[in-house]
This record gives sequence, C-alpha cells and structure tokens, in this order.
Amino acid sequence: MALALQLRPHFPPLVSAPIPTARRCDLFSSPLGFAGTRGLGRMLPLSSPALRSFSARLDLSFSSSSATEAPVDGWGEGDPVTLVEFVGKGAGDDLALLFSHLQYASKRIAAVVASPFNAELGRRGKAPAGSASSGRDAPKPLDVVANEIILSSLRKSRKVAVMASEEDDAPIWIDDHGPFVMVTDPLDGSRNIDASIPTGTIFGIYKRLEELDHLPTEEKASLNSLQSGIHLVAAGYVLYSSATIFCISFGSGTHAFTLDHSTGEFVLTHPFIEVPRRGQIYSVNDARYFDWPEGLRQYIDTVRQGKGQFPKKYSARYICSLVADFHRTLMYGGIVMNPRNHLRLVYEANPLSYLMENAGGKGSDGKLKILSIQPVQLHQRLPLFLGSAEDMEELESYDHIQQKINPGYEV
Ligand SMILES: O=P(O)(O)OC[C@H]1O[C@](O)(COP(=O)(O)O)[C@@H](O)[C@@H]1O
Repeated sequence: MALALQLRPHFPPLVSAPIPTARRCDLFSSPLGFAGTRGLGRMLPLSSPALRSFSARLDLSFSSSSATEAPVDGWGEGDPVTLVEFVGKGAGDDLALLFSHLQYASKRIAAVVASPFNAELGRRGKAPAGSASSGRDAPKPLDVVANEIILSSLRKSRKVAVMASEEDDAPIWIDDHGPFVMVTDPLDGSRNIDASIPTGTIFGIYKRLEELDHLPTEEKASLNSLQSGIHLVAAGYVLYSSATIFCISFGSGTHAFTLDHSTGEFVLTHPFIEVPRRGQIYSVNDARYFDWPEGLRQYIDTVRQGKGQFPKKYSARYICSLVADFHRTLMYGGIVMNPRNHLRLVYEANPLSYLMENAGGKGSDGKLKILSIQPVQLHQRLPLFLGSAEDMEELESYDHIQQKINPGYEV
C-alpha cells in the first residue's frame, strides 16, 4: 500500500512521489538500527493518517492521558500543526503564552538577519572610530539587536522573572511574578553573518525558584540562572538558514517546526526527532589538530580511516556556527564538538544537550554528562561534545579528549 502525500499548494513539491509503506518505517528506525527522521518533516504534517498517529503520540508526550482518548480532537484533517497549536495543546497556559512571544521574536530576528539593510551590522565594532556611524548613535550589531528583541518579547509575555543572556554581563530581572527563568544566546555564530552563513538563537527555560524570592534582586537573578541542566523544563533553538527552523523539547521528544513564509506560521515538520544511533560525520575545527590531546587525535584519525567501531570512513563537516552544526548532527547523526574551553555551559551546552538527549543522543564535556554539571559562573566555558549515542560512547572511550591549551585563538 502506498501513502500518497497530500501537499498543500504553498509547500514546494519536495516529495511528490507516493511513499511505500516500508519507507514509512524508516521514520523511526532503519534496518541498521539507526533511527532517523530524514524527509519525515515533509510528510507527517501533510497527510492525515500520519497526522492522526502523530497526534496520539503528542498527547502522550504532554500528559499521562491515554493514547486511546480521541487524540485528534481539534486538529484539522490534513492541516499542518503549527508551533502555537502544538505548545497550546499541552504545555500549559504560561508556557504557551511565553512561546507565542518567543516565536514572534524569532521571526523578527530572522527578518533582521536576512535584511539587506542590516548586512553591515553583522560585526561588532565595525564602524571605524570617529566615523559618523561610530559612537553612541552607531547602529547596533545584530547580536545586540537580537538580544533586545528577545528581552522585549519576554517583558511583554510577563511570564519570565529573569533573563540571563550571553550578551549581558549579568542577568536582567524582569518580573517578580514571572514563573520562568530564561537563559539564551540570542544570536550564535554572528561572526559569520557577513558571509550569510547560518546563525541561530539558543534558549533554555527553567522554573523560577520561589524559595529565593526573598533574596536581593541581584542575588536571586544570578542563582535562578545558575540552575543545572537537569532542571530545564524546556529548551530550543532557532536556525536562521535556507529555512528558519524552530526546534524544541519539553522533556519528552525533540520536535522541529519550519517557518512557512506563505502563512507566517512555524509548522511541525520533524516530530519526535530521533538522532541516528550512529552517524558518519564528525564536526570540529580541525585546524586545531596539533593542539588537541592525544586521545582526540587518535579518535579522529581512526574514524576518518574507517577503522573505528563503524567500518566506514567518516566525513568532516564544520560550518563554525554551532546551531547549524548541531542541527545537521541531529538530522544525520555523528558528533559535533568543540574540544577547547570555548562554548558556554549555561547558554549553549545545557539547552543543546537537553535537545540532543531528548532525541536519543548524548551531551558531554568529554568526562561528565553536561546536564549533570552544576554551573558556578554564568559565563563559564567548557569543552562540548554532542551527538549520536554510539559515536559518543566510542569517542569517550578514548582518554583525554578535552583540549587544555587554547593558544592564540580569538576567543
Ligand atoms: O573558533 P572555534 O573553536 O572553531 O569555535 C567556533 C564556535 O564558536 C561560536 O562561533 C560561538 O562563539 P561565540 O559565542 O564567541 O560567538 C560557535 O558558533 C562556533 O561553533
């Protein structure tokens, strides 16, 4: 039996042929034991039988209600599931409201990043000193603009007590009654913007620790923001690339939505992403090879010759934009890594580990599970390794994969 795809007119005909039933099994597992969602996104939201079965899983993911309880109530037959509907369906009113502001903020950032009129703002401090565009009236760099867009969306939501951002030295207290704490890297990879290379927003959401409410603002702002990753209630990223992708997890599955420019809505394209258990790609800045510790060199030498546990030669892919490298790893498997003390635990490592683990992968600093690390400083940096479960286990079996020296790199 074939599953014919019902493409809505505004979707490009990416998949137009009937998909054999056997192929549908690939959506969650493959004969090699890999699980993957390649191509899945273009199918599930567009065909009603698949949507129905997805909706059943969706209801399960958010509540303990039985899958047999009319799971499709409220979903239009064959209609794409939007991000707003998805979150509104089961995440609770507070989170739903917060996400409606966040997705709006991300569309504004996507527009700003893509605008021809903002191209020159990509780099911090680009305007030459003394020029008309330097000084107080100088246009703001895009990462600062992105930060302001997010802050303003959180203020409007009235659902966030404190925002800690990679862009700010200290967390910003927003609302005494906001139930959530938000940590964010508003525009990661912004150093690539001049070349139109993908960038991304990363965020994590915790509950406000009410037991700290009596403390002075500065202190409670900082302690709320220093929660360890196991306490995340949601995390996500937005990838600004050939498509704008909003990927989220609430602790049960990782799901990605793609911005449909014809309606302005994010629609569910990759429900329940399962990172392949084994990939064939490693992603690292390997110009640093001679500064790597022996274990990491051995691992990379081994897999690129096809002499590792998986007997195929690995490929290298490195965009140098964490969200883009992470998204590809989530889709195709393998490992994305930065072995030096560079990426930030609070704003980058924790949210991305949460998303990776909820997709069946792993996140580590080369010794410890990222989500188990208690942050002690807001801007603390660490080595970061994220990816397919089997690749990560193989990598960690090599001793000494953390790069201890950091010579002469622009931080
Ligand atoms: O210079 P390296 O070690 O390759 O690091 C590149 C990484 O740094 C980042 O640009 C983040 O750095 P910033 O937080 O300083 O912007 C990532 O997007 C990228 O993966």
